[in-house]
Amino acid sequence: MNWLSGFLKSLSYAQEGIVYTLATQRNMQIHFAIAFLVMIFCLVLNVSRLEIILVFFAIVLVIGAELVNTAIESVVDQVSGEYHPLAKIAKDTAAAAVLLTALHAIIIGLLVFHDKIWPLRIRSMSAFGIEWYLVALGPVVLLYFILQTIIRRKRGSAPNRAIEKRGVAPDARK
Ligand SMILES: Nc1ncnc2c1ncn2[C@@H]1O[C@H](COP(=O)(O)OP(=O)(O)OP(=O)(O)O)[C@@H](O)[C@H]1O
Repeated sequence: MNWLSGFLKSLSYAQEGIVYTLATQRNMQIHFAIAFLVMIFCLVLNVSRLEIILVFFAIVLVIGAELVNTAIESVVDQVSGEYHPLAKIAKDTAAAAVLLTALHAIIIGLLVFHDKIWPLRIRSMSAFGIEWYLVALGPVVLLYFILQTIIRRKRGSAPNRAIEKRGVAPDARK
């Protein structure tokens, strides 16, 4: 039971990280919007299992890189409140990693979808294999985190990076 509650706690911390990034980082909001759209394309268009794997790999890479970038930005802001060349290197390099994954995702997206959007190639009813149901989980997961972020914002408990940067904890915000 201890093991289970520890596991659930670490899941909830990970969820906090995603909600925080989604609430505070404009780029993450853009990644989520594009990922949602692309997942709908995967559901509707005639996309093969291998293409789905490539597309989902690209999405996870971008979102993962944005999470790590946010983690690095936060640590840098905490450690070095003032301008420092090393802080600049850390932030610029982390941002470059996100850019690289985003370029990779654009290339994958173009290669996979360019001949399916025009002329429109809709998935045939016989092509609803197991991967279709797995892909359908994607938008559900994204919507879950979007809803969590909206609910926290409404409650006034969503983190605010601008305020944090000025050194006020999110909970102190009223
Ligand atoms: N402490 C610092 N020392 C040196 N350069 C910094 C420092 N903080 C930020 N920078 C420079 O400013 C750029 C933008 O930093 P910032 O923290 O605003 O990133 P951001 O991507 O806009 O993040 P956020 O979304 O949190 O505003 C960095 O990539 C870096 O070049």
